[in-house]
Amino acid sequence: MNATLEKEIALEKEKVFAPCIEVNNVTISFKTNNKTVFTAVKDINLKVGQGEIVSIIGHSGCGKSTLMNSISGMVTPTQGSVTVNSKTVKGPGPDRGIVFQNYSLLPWMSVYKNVYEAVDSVLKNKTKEEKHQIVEYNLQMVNLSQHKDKLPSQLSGGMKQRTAIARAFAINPSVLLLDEPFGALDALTKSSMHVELLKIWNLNKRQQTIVMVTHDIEEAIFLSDRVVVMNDGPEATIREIVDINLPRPRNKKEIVHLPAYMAVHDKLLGLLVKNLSIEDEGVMFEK
Ligand SMILES: Nc1ncnc2c1ncn2[C@@H]1O[C@H](COP(=O)(O)OP(=O)(O)OP(=O)(O)O)[C@@H](O)[C@H]1O
Repeated sequence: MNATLEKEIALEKEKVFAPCIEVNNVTISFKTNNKTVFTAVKDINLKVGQGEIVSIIGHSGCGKSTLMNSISGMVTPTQGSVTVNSKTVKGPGPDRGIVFQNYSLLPWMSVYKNVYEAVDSVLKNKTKEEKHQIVEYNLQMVNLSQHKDKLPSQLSGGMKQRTAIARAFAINPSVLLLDEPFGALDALTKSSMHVELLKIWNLNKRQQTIVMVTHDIEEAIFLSDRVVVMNDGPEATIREIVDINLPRPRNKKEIVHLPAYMAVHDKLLGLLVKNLSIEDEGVMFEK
């Protein structure tokens, strides 16, 4: 590794963030139909700094979205509390932009209107023309300008997802909460959305705090400062928080060859996947 790169990696390690999100001893239980109580996550403590990008990964059903929803305010902790910029979260708010797995678009509104309505309700002091420009810019960014008059029912899964992304980006919140935001996208679109996300983050002088749920280890490494690995539920806890000390700006093609990338990739894979090899023993092959 060359000296400059070593220096950049060392600087990444020293980065200090001012606190933004604090999840304090959070336990979340749900009453199920037969009235039994199911505890999804237990005693979670997590601090996310302002301008930090943190990904949450873990097996399906371990409680990633539940934890995320306690930050968005959609779920109230059974025990513990969540604060965002020192204020206790009591419900959703315009300081937090959310992209859900299921898009959550208003079905009776066009793509343009879905984004415009969000901008209109949050950026109240902008003029109509300014709001229009913001919507147009964000639709262009996600490559949907040509489809802006379509209704959600007339869109593919990936297009719905891109509309939801444009809507969240357009209101430019101080905290972006992304729940598998790129899951429905093809590899090429996904890659360009990663770049767009980091571009927006850079435009905001890296002051926007981003928490993202993902199943994709490469995505988590490319985007994040830290990756939170969760244990399986019920009563899921945080297994480990892994630092991603890779220099920014990151180039997808280049970072994969860095020893630091390979080491962190191996580490995350090891934490998530128990069996890394496929045993051939006892398998019959036709000749
Ligand atoms: N409203 C609810 N009522 C009852 N149980 C719930 C509720 N919401 C979530 N759960 C349960 O909590 C657990 C965690 O769910 P959650 O959606 O947070 O998992 P996840 O890690 O995001 O999963 P995936 O990766 O598959 O999206 C699951 O067992 C789920 O069934």
